[in-house]
Amino acid sequence: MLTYQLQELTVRHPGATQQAALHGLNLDIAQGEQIALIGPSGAGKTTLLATLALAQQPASGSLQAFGVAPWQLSHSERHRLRAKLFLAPQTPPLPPRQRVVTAVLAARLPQWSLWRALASLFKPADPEAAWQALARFNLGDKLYARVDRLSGGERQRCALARLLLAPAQALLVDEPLSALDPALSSLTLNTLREEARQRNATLICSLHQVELALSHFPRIIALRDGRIAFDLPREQVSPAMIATLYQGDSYTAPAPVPAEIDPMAVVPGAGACL
Ligand SMILES: Nc1ncnc2c1ncn2[C@@H]1O[C@H](COP(=O)(O)OP(=O)(O)OP(=O)(O)O)[C@@H](O)[C@H]1O
Repeated sequence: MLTYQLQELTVRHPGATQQAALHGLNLDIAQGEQIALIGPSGAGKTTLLATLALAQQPASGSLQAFGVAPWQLSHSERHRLRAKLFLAPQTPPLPPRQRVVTAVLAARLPQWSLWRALASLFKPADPEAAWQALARFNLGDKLYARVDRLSGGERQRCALARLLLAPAQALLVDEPLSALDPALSSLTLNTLREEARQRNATLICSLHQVELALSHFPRIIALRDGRIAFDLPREQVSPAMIATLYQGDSYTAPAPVPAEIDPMAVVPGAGACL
């Protein structure tokens, strides 16, 4: 079963009169696939994720999500279809004065009655579930912290904890690692992948960290200038393809470090306290 089928899909941002943000995309994405979206800044990764989340209407071409054409549905039918999708945006819109527990439990709002939702604002309905979701991102100790007192990386992980509580079948995640250190980056990708695997959800994650994309995701879709530069199993992605993808961009591929060499041992003075 396909989660998404795109045929000659073109997307324009409202008000952007010149170039389309995405041009003539063709993609089949099967249920349960785990995909990294890579490409230079402005390539169209966020636009593609927003389109797949049904937040952005295509200008032309065809989009099918879960076997239906969402933009031919009524507004309320499309709204119901959106419950099967979860988009974690690059900058999570978390209400600043809210506590983390309430922000995380908000993922369950679509499943709750109005009464239960209102009551949860005063007394969180299921703090244990929120704590468990946060703990999987190493953030359990912030359960009752205020959202505006979190660091950038903590806010990102708080938003991802919401994803764990939403019963979606397609998990769309936009640059989840921009404020995270290397250890938390790996933990975050492993948690997302494990969650997607357990519920057989499709996971599509945009990443600027090409090495992490290649080490964590079996399928790599590369965008450049709103077009698919390549769409391949990671084993077929070569350093030359990555270099061409980012040509003219500020990205430079790091030299590979042989696994048996400890990088701290070969850089003079590395690890010293200054
Ligand atoms: N709201 C908007 N209105 C008009 N044009 C937009 C809007 N958002 C994005 N664009 C344009 O659409 C193109 C694709 O942008 P998009 O944000 O999808 O790229 P991206 O690959 O996610 O970039 P980044 O890695 O910097 O987040 C860019 O040319 C961008 O300038």
